[in-house]
Amino acid sequence: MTVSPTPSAVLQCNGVERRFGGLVAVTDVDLRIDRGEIFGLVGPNGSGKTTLVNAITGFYPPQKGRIFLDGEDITGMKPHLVARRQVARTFQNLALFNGMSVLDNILLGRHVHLQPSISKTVLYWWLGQPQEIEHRRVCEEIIEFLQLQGVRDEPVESLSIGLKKRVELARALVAEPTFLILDEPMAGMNQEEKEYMARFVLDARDERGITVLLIEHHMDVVTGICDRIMALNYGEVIGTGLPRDVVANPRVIEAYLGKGHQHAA
Ligand SMILES: Nc1ncnc2c1ncn2[C@@H]1O[C@H](COP(=O)(O)OP(=O)(O)OP(=O)(O)O)[C@@H](O)[C@H]1O
Repeated sequence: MTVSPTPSAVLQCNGVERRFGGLVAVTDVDLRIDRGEIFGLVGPNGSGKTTLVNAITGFYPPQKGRIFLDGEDITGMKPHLVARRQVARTFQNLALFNGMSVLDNILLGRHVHLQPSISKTVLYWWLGQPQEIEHRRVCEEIIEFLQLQGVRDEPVESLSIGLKKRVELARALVAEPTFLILDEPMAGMNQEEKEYMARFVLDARDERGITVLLIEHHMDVVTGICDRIMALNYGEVIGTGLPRDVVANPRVIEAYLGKGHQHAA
């Protein structure tokens, strides 16, 4: 059967499946995220959230189904080519470079905009310098946006977890994405840090027009800032819709929100 993308969708997945050997990590996932949405992806540990993101971003291409970005079929596309289509992501585990300053870590996020060439290197002052000035301008703008001015020159390893996660968000934002994927950006944070991060995610959408896919276990945040959410369990979709409807869905309550499920705070 031929599947075609919905025009308003930034991201669309049709029947996506990814297996690892005999393990079906995600199966039959249909997903549509519209422009300007903050879309939450929830589910117990091991339910397939990161695998779905890895399928979208090209790290683990799906074995079945199609993935469309802005109407273009990106199924199986290499990660660097997906990144060039203005998709940025943060990772579940912190991926910052210790020994480097906050500013230098953030500057690394500009790599998708680097256009290295021998002529630009040789003729740096004429050709390369304007590019570098632009990279620094964007970084300074994002540092101000995320209120990181006070720590911009600090070594990244000296920061609290809340600030480290904010540096990761900054590194993703300097790539100037139109679609941002955040994998547990609030993990390990205290209440105040969570509230700051939630505010920054809302501002990224409201002020910068970025569409967001948010994986998060903190259900207070998910229900507070997401327009719609999807719940996975054992790789299958068990509910999609408005947050209030999905959290009231008996399958979701049983799989994820009921007693004894450690992460559904
Ligand atoms: N590279 C891999 N090789 C083998 N199995 C994998 C791989 N990546 C994920 N899996 C398996 O796929 C299933 C889904 O894992 P995944 O990390 O996507 O879940 P998750 O919902 O993101 O979990 P968590 O909330 O703990 O991050 C798990 O059973 C996991 O062990």
